[in-house]
Amino acid sequence: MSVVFVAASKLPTPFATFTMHGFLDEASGKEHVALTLGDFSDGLPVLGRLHSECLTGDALFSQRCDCGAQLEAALRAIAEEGRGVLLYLRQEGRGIGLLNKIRAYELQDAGADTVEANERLGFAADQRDYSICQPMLDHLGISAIKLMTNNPRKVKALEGFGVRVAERHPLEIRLNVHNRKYLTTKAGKLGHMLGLQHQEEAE
Ligand SMILES: Nc1nc2c(ncn2[C@@H]2O[C@H](COP(=O)(O)OP(=O)(O)OP(=O)(O)O)[C@@H](O)[C@H]2O)c(=O)[nH]1
Ligand SMILES: [Zn+2]
Repeated sequence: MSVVFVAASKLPTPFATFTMHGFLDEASGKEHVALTLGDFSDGLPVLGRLHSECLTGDALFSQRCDCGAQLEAALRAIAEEGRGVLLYLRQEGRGIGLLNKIRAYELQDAGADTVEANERLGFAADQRDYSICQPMLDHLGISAIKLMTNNPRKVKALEGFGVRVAERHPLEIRLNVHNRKYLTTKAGKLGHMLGLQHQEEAE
């Protein structure tokens, strides 16, 4: 595997002061980050999140998706636990890149759902490869995770390379008028485990 550790520093945030570990994927040139809090030497499962880059949601306050809210909720949960890891993976747009994601949004503005838009552009619905996580987790000494996700593919991928998923913690974000179609498509076509019915009924 071509992912190598480069450097680590402190990263103070409103939630906690994390340690930020930088990694380089020498094959793709992509730069990935892990934020950690606490000590993992006891080998017990670590509260963790694999977060795929979403410039629009994570940094530009987009309400089209749940990414920004999930990132914040995950960092808060790790801070509350006093121990955990967030891998910030540079797989923008489920692996198709920012400009193709904007192309996909353009098709969605004209009526396509998130999966149809990817397919019309010639991509699979989800092009992410989580194998980059293995050397990062190895480097951090993490072999068991309490994973914050609604995405069954992430659980499968981790278990596929020998990381034990001891628990799955849902990370559900409220529906709004902009993200409703996106989230219901994730549940319907991408297999995400979301309790959207309850929210629809409660409204
Ligand atoms: N192609 C495409 N990518 C999108 C769209 N909306 C969001 N994304 C990307 O989807 C990814 C979301 O990743 P994650 O936050 O890891 O979430 P997830 O796979 O939905 O799973 P969870 O762990 O349950 O949140 C990011 O890379 C976003 O850039 C879209 O409409 N089209
Ligand atoms: Zn997003």
